[in-house]
Amino acid sequence: MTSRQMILGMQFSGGYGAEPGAWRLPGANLNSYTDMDQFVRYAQSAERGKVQLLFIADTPVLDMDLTHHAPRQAIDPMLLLTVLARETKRIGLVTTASTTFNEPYNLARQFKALDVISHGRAGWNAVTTSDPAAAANFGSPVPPRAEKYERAHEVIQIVQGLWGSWEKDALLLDVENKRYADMGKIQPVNLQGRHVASRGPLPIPPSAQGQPVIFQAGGGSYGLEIAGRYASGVYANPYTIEDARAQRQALRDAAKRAGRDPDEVKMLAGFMPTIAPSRQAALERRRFLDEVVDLDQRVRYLGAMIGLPLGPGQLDRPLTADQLADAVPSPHDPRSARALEVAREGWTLRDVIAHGVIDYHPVVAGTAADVADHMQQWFEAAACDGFSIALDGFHDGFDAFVDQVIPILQERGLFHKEYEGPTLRENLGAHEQYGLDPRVSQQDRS
Ligand SMILES: Cc1cc2nc3c(=O)[nH]c(=O)nc-3n(C[C@H](O)[C@H](O)[C@H](O)COP(=O)(O)O)c2cc1C
Repeated sequence: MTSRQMILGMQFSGGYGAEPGAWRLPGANLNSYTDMDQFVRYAQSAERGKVQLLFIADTPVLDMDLTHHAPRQAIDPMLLLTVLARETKRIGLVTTASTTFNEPYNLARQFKALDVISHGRAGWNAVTTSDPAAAANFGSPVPPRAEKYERAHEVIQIVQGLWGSWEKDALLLDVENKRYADMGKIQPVNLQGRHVASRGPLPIPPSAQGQPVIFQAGGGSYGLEIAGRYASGVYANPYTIEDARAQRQALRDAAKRAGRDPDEVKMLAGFMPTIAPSRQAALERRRFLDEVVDLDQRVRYLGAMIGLPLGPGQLDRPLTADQLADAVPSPHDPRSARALEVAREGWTLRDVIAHGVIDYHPVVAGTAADVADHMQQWFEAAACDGFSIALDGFHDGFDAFVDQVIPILQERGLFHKEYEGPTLRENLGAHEQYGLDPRVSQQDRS
């Protein structure tokens, strides 16, 4: 039994699953994109498994061709999480919102409202937004990176300032003395930055966890600094254990530089499991999902990954002995070594691709035990503090993960058997914070 246990977050996307072809899976509810009952069922399944949080990635743009693929984004993450807040009791509710294309007052108000509505289970993944098509929806280009991140610091600090604009005991509810609140404890914040400003206070009292938890995702050295200073959880996208360990160390160092304890920041590694009764069945499921994928383009990309000029004509054949002798993993794509390893096992190129070697997170297509083994290996190698799970298809994936994978992790002592408490902070092991972290604001004044 290990004492350190993993944090699990389940990703919610457009409603069908992480794979663009998930909407076609036999048994899937074709209306999942807009059917709130369906989302509630998935959230309740994850909560049955004691999963710490649900996470909705988001970019405010329709950035895909819907001819064959279902939408990647939720119709509106805040509204969806508000629905889920009413139908769940313990699971954390985290979504992305842009620091570039939102005003801090709106962010502070909406997330704190969600935090109060959910009794202390809200989290904000603060991202700067890098997609020009998303920027176009707000009538402006993506600002230069340095400016974008300067604004991000200001926005997060103002949001946290506003969250703290009611002291913890400001709400009196004293009927006898006719005092609803203590206005001496509800104060403006008067924060003025170069890009944004807010007077405050917010019209919202503290939640059961005080205020929402900050998350962060990606973004090189600028992103690391945001994570190190403000985040309790970080979404990362490593492909190998070595890569993950390096990312986690960089994150821990960034937290230390900000004057924080590195254990306060939990790195969740993205992971895409396909769970089936056998490896063969898992591969068949992924071949079906790949029917809506542009495989010609993927074969060419696979070729670039392993240094061979591959074309669609070879889709249903494995690499020849000569090709295998010439193949070299590309140093530019961290997925390449795994792609070549799978190709060396003699699979056809269609099946190499079905193993998920070109997906945006590491993929394990196999049994529940295969999935648990991968998670155990990464976790015990200190490659992450937990996982952000992107299930290929939700309609059967949530129950498969909860009923088959989680019991194995629990049996191995790797995952908790009960929620630590009613709030997201308690379940993440996130430190108490109300308003700005004094360690961070202290730094700003120096
Ligand atoms: C695991 C992971 C999850 C991400 N989730 C989102 C998201 O939900 N929305 C978004 O706009 N960007 C998301 N990003 C993108 C990053 O926030 C960041 O914008 C990107 O890494 C580019 O960095 P830049 O903003 O410095 O150009 C994510 C990145 C990673 C690695």
